[in-house]
Amino acid sequence: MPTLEPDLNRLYVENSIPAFSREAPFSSLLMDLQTQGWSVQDDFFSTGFTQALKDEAENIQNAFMLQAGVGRKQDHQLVLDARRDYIQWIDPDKPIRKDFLRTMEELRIALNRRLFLGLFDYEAHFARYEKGAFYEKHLDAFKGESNRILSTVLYLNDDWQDGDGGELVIYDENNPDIEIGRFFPKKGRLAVFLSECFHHEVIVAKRTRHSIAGWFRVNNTTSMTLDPDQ
Ligand SMILES: O=C(O)CCC(=O)C(=O)O
Ligand SMILES: [Fe+2]
Repeated sequence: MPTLEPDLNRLYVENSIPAFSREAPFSSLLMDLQTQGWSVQDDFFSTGFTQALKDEAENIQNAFMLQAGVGRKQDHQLVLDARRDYIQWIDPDKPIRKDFLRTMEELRIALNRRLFLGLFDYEAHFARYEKGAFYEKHLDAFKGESNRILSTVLYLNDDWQDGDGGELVIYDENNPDIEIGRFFPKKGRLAVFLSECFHHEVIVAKRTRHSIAGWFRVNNTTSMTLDPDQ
């Protein structure tokens, strides 16, 4: 007998994201983004995938990383008082990097489907904070001046302890003097927040700290400018 009941299993499969480790962190991420505009989820991706990204991050030689600046392209300035991390932008030139970008592409589509954010693309870099490095309190985007909508940071460090520093601190969107969350950069943890709304900071790291920072962007192309500009 055919049934008119909706096939819940099928619905689930269509809306789920196989590359992600479990349904739970994804549902929590959506709920948090809807209700508060930021979210921190542990074990967001599968253990093997996260480990492969960690290995990749650790194996980049310093000589192939750039001292991170503030701003992009022609706006790029070295402001060493503001930040002291080294970065390498991620291109799909190795299988694990390609897999990461493909996974974030799936996340982009899922976020658009559920939250109607109109996200157009994603850019990301590996970041290495050596002992003593930090990133002072900042916003990733200024209202109306950037196409960055949603910031993501995936952490890649084993056994982060009290005293290792390097925490991500998130501040209240209405009062950036008020701290609302402080998180160890522990392996598998994914932080996501609205780029224009939440000031955040990386406390001085006492040991090497690896992460992948990225941004989902909208397309602000007009007849005068091509955007995103890459
Ligand atoms: O690594 C983090 O916890 C945050 C990094 C950050 O704020 C950035 O790269 O803009
Ligand atoms: Fe940031």
